[in-house]
Amino acid sequence: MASEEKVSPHVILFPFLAHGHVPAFLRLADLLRARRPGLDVTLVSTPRILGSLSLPPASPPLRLHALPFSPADHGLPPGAESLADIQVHQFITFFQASESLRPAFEEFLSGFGSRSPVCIVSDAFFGWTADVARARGAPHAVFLPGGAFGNAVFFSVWEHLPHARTAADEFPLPDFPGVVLHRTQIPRYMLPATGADPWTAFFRRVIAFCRKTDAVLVNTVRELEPSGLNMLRRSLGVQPRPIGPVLAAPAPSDSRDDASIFRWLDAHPPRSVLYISFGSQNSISADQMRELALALEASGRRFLWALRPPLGSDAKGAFDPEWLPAGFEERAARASAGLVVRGWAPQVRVLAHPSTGAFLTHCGWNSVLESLSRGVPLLGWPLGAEQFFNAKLVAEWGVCVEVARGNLESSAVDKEKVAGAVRTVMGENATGDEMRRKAAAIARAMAAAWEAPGGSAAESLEGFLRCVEASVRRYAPL
Ligand SMILES: O=c1ccn([C@@H]2O[C@H](COP(=O)(O)OP(=O)(O)O[C@H]3O[C@H](CO)[C@@H](O)[C@H](O)[C@H]3O)[C@@H](O)[C@H]2O)c(=O)[nH]1
Repeated sequence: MASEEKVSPHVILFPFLAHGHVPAFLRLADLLRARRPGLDVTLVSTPRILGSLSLPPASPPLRLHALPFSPADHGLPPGAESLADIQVHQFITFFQASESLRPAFEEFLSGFGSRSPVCIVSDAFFGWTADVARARGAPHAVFLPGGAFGNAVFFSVWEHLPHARTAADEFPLPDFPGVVLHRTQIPRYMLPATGADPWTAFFRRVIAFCRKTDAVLVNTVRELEPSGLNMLRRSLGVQPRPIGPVLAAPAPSDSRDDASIFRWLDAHPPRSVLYISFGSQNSISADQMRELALALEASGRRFLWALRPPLGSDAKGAFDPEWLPAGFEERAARASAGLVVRGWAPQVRVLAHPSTGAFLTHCGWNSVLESLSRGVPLLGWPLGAEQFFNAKLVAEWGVCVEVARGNLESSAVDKEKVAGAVRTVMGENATGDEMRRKAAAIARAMAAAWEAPGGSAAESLEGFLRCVEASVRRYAPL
């Protein structure tokens, strides 16, 4: 290179093919470019995912690079380029299929030539990019869109199989004995895992790659998760850099459906609406949906429910009236007691609306951060992945009441328990007041993390950028 001082990295961001991951990487692109104007950043994904992004005008525009992906070659539905497009039982096939992107990713990188300074920031699920980076002598980082405690526990649970033989309902984690889990907090695909199954093989590869990377960025706040960060450091052998909250930008508000949602919210008093969503890729069963509907009626509280098709039904299929109790939507509409949104809701803006008083969530980490950053307390109903551990954490923070667990038919939902919890969290009572007070304090801590100077997220990201700049100056292509 002509002048070492002039070298600046070209950062490649490679999120996993899922809605819970792509927006956080997009936001990371904004944060990087805001700190280093003119920095080249390329977001790599599949054609359909890139085509679905609505990017605000920016100068220079964010670069996008599409990798060809053919889900049908792996026995997946044609066009299924995101976890949101498939059923939970197909996830493992999708994870394995995602590894077929490697040759196209390598070819993309080879297009940079032998002397371009490139830093790769990948999703943990694309941890194999650590090997690709190493082969080029380029720095590599993993960005975890989830939290520190949730990820550390998730990794530990994969490393201490099998759980099918765990005799006690409760058991401590061997590497973190202070963390005690209940069998119902083990995701259903993990319970039968032995170590020789494809799920375990995939996630153990993920963990091994996370131990090879140069840096781990995590979507959490240093002041909120000191012990989770410590656990993650012990698990991965590198000091994770907390750069959160990395919050998805609100989606553009151009749809007529969205306008009617906000008109409806505008018509109700502050903090009077319970928002309900189970994220972008999970669902509860039809039986559980009906029970939840009855619980909402019994609670007497107003609700806005982003309703995805139930577990096991075709995610793209038509809405089936059997999913809800007879007359439920009509009764809710007549009394202005509730609104069912069939499909996607503008969640970030719903949570920011003053009428929203609480969020019944599966505890996906984006949902947790989006809610608490607005001071909105939670009702937890974790369904899979690390959601059970996120729910445990936020319950310990005093901002979540867990009302149910799991999405199997056998995971019973107690209508009275759900209704009672909704009344408590949304009510003018000591518990509800305390939860709102704690959620507001967390919102302030999240805002402070990005407030310059000295905000912990801003400081962590700056430290990361300096390390990347130092390593690309030493960049020695093979
Ligand atoms: O109707 C909807 C439903 C979801 N969302 C958005 O979709 C995202 C959902 O993300 P999250 O709450 O994290 O849930 P998942 O989509 O389930 O996320 C996956 O990725 C997360 C981050 O790694 C993990 O914490 C979860 O366990 C994993 O399932 C959020 O930004 C929501 O705002 C909407 O805008 N509208």
